[in-house]
Amino acid sequence: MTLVIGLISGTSVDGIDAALVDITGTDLDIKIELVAGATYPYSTELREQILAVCGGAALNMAQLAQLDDAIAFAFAQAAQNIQIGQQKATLIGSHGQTVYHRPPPGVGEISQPKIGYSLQLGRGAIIANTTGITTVSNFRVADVAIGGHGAPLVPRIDAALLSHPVEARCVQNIGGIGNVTHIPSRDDNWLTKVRAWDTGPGNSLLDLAVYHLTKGTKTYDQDGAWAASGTPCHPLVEQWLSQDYFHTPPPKSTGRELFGDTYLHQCIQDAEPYQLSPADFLATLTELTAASIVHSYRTFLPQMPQRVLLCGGGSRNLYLKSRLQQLLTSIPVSTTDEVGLNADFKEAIAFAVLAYWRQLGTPGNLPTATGAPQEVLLGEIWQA
Ligand SMILES: Nc1ncnc2c1ncn2[C@@H]1O[C@H](COP(=O)(O)OP(=O)(O)OP(=O)(O)O)[C@@H](O)[C@H]1O
Ligand SMILES: CC(=O)N[C@H]1[C@@H]2OC[C@@H](O2)[C@@H](O)[C@@H]1O[C@H](C)C(=O)O
Repeated sequence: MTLVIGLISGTSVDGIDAALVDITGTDLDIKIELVAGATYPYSTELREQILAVCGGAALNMAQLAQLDDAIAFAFAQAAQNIQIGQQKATLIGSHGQTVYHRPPPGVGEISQPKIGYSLQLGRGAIIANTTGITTVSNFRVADVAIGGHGAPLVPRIDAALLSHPVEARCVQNIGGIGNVTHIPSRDDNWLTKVRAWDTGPGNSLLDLAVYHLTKGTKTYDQDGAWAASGTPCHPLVEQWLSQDYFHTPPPKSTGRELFGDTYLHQCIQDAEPYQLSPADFLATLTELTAASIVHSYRTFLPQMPQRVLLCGGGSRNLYLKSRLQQLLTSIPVSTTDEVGLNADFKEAIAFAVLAYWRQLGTPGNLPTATGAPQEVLLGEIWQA
């Protein structure tokens, strides 16, 4: 048994998810128990600074160092807080905060440079030194260096924790960005048949639209209630679905660099001729998230799954969930909670597992998911 802390702040930049996890076993034969999970929101100032940088705001080197420090200390504090009243952890896996993600060029795409780049701030050395706990961080760079996307990395953990003997499943994360892991039933060579990719926008456009429509007084559409009071404009959804990303075959990854502020402003312009109410506009953006997910299954999966398991904050958006269920017709849509894996802390749990695997010398990437030519050890180890 090893008690490990997993830490991540995702593309929604809503705060640091921390999971204290008891892990036993090796490789795919692991068992996990979530001992504690909590989200520690960023200060408004730090969140706005991160969002500005993700949106392309320029930083000089001193400002970059200061931002990296602020994130690292916030992550270290989250690690301290999650242990209050608990047995002490012996290992931390910290994803940090993605502030820039550039996928490698696709097949046939002529582009310089030839490899990707993925930058997460909140350096592990500070977390290890502040907490006194060995910390693994910088998980994406090894996969990127050999030509992979460095994302998504959770699929190997999804495969370990959520595969089923006879049921093919899609595990659909709906964070700021959406990503899917398709896990075939556990027949011969099932692991090599796992497929995964970023499906496109999760909540990123919705959150930005709510912020814009409420002049900053709200940051998300709670339970999808606002969107549920509107009607999606289907011609607009069709128009948006013609965007290149949705037609690019996997492996593929994306981020706020594409589905961020500029994208939303284009959506607002595209919607002008339709004179949509705010509720209709939100319903239409929600439909884009749902339709892009289902479109990608129908286009890129060898077969449709028998069940879809949602996780991430978007799984709490009841309107989005009902739209997904409608579009998937008879395929049942539930959440990972219903099969025993916490849907809010699955990503934080995944980085605890990745750190655990790193210490054991077990690779963390799935080449079919990231497009890397081989499995690699993920993460740099910072001894306390
Ligand atoms: N009750 C709710 N109703 C509607 N939306 C919700 C609810 N709870 C959370 N969300 C949405 O989920 C988002 C946060 O999701 P999550 O924490 O999974 O994202 P993330 O981990 O930052 O992103 P990513 O997985 O892309 O890295 C919020 O910004 C909000 O849009
Ligand atoms: C570069 C980056 O941070 N990507 C995130 C983002 O958020 C969701 C999706 O895009 C996924 O590819 C990834 O995160 C999860 C944790 C992953 O690597 O599996």
